[in-house]
Amino acid sequence: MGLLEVPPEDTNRCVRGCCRSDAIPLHLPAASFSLLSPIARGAESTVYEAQLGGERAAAKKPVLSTSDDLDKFHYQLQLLCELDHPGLAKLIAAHARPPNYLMFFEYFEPPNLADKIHVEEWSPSIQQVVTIASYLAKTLQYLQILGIVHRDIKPANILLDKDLLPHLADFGLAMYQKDIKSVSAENWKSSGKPTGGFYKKNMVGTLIYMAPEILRKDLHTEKSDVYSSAISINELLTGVVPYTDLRAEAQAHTILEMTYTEQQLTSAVVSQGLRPALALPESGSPPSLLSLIQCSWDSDPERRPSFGDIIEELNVIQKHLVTYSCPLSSGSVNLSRNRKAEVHHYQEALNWFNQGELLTKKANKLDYALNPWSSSFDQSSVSVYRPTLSWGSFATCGRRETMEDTHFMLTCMSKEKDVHSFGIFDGHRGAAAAEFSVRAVPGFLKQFGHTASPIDALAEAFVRSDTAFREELIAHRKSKRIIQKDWHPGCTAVTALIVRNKLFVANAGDCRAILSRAGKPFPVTRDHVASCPKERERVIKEGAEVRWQIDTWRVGAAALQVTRSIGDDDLKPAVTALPEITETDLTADDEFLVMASDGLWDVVGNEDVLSIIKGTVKEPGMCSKRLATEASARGSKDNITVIVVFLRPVSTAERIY
Ligand SMILES: Nc1ncnc2c1ncn2[C@@H]1O[C@H](COP(=O)(O)OP(=O)(O)OP(=O)(O)O)[C@@H](O)[C@H]1O
Ligand SMILES: [Mn+2]
Ligand SMILES: [Mn+2]
Repeated sequence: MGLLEVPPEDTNRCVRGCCRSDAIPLHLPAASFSLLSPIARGAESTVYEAQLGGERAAAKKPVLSTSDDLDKFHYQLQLLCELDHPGLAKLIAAHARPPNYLMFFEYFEPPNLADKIHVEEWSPSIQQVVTIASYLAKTLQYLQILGIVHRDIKPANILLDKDLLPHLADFGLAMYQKDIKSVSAENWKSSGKPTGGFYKKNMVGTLIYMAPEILRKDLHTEKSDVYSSAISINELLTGVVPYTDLRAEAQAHTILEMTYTEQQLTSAVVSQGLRPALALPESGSPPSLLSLIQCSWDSDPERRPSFGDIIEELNVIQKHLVTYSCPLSSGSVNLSRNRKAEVHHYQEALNWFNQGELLTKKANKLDYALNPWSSSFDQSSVSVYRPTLSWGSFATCGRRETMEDTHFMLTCMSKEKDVHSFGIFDGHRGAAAAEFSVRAVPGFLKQFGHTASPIDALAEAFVRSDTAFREELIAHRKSKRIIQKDWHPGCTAVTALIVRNKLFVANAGDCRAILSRAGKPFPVTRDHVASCPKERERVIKEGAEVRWQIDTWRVGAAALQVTRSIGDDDLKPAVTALPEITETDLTADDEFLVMASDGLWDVVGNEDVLSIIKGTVKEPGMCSKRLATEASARGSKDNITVIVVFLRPVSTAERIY
């Protein structure tokens, strides 16, 4: 940052004069910086990639709508000016005068730790986990010495450098311990009782990382940060968003009967001691690390170790790892994470995931994939509504013996970051078509992103995946890799493509996608089943037989209920792979998108899906799991896959109340 000059200290102040620094410029000349594309939009601020004095930086621009917000900005800036530690995302400059209120930080390439775990599905080695835990503890110890509590420790607020070392960010809720106390004293004095506002002020953070004492509305101490760190480190070990793992079910079942409403989760954490499922020893985690995590999330803050204790214990663990280099390779973690039953009635040697991937790899080599649809929308137009996305999924075999559903979440497809795609494939007569398509469809989307419109790209992706899959089957039949000759696997498919404020949904079969629009279900797909007269007519016209069998209308000798699909060689062309595609302009009325296989929709109606999400902790992975669990409880016998995409910022406050 050689180009940034720091004015003499007596002039280097914010507009109010309360923030001062001798190391960081606090009111930059307008020409010295420019904001590039947004990295993240939250309810309280937007973070941009920025140029500052010729170098890259991250600029955080808070939403300042009330004078309270302005006070908070100055408080945060004063606090940040005091900090200097390698484990932090360092503040390098600020603009603290009207009309621009900005804070500039050292830039870290995405992904943050949360995306690294859940989007990249990173399986770190135990060594890496211990290193991250240790750096984080040292950073928090530094803050503790300064009397500061962070109050929002979670993977999304931990940024990674190129050596995968953690840097703590987001001091939006950080406070000096002494100020937390004084707020409390003041409140007690004025009314004799803490007010609702006081509760709200003190109960901040992100619900699933919040310590029981915070949920009980007690004061935040550094031990509450110890708790949140333990939840985060366990998340890193397991790769599972807290409370969404199946193994927690047995414990949770009695307490919650799987109705994870916010209040029930809160009460289970506070009164029943519910915690996320601890990493299993089989994952290679040393028992000492697991017990450190357990101590750190003890209900009683006093019994939790201090950051000093944690650093010492992690040192011992680390030495042990190095000396014995015990079974801690990432390989063992990988194994336990991907334990997926794959029972096939064809020769095992064929990996349909790989076949689907290979198909589009060749073409994508040319780096087509870089910025699909970046030019198709007018970037300069400020008036265009921009949804703020967060997503999660849950997939379960349910009562079936085999899993024939697959899904993908291809987020941030473009450099501008507002192109995302999500898809679900529900296999029948085996998982082959679903496994093939889950790789082929997103591969084709990337490939066509430059030449075709979103609608054409979606249609092409479905049709080409279908043709390629069926050709592949024929080739393998000839080469005798498939023994069973009359085997015609297929899958239904739904794929959403969000390009800025436009939602495109392609559907073939009986998966379904709905929006929650101003609180009401707004279907964006139509079910393609033989019981739908229009579809039945079309199929008959195209030469297939449709008969009433057992309980409903079914197509051909195979007695298929769906009338569109990828695969199903024996029923082509009548059972077409051509999707029906809808285009929807997203507006501020659109709260979230739910996509799922028929395992959900068979037993949970559109209205119910919306009301279940409204009553669930606002975390998309948890919402997905909650829907799948509800479907199981209502007797769904099928595989169930759910993807939930929030389209509006879910503020920290909304996650609590
Ligand atoms: N210095 C940085 N370099 C790169 N990316 C950053 C940086 N700071 C923040 N980000 C990205 O922006 C996201 C949001 O940042 P931050 O948490 O500070 O904002 P926020 O508005 O307080 O978010 P929330 O309150 O929803 O957690 C981070 O999760 C991270 O992905
Ligand atoms: Mn954050
Ligand atoms: Mn924040």
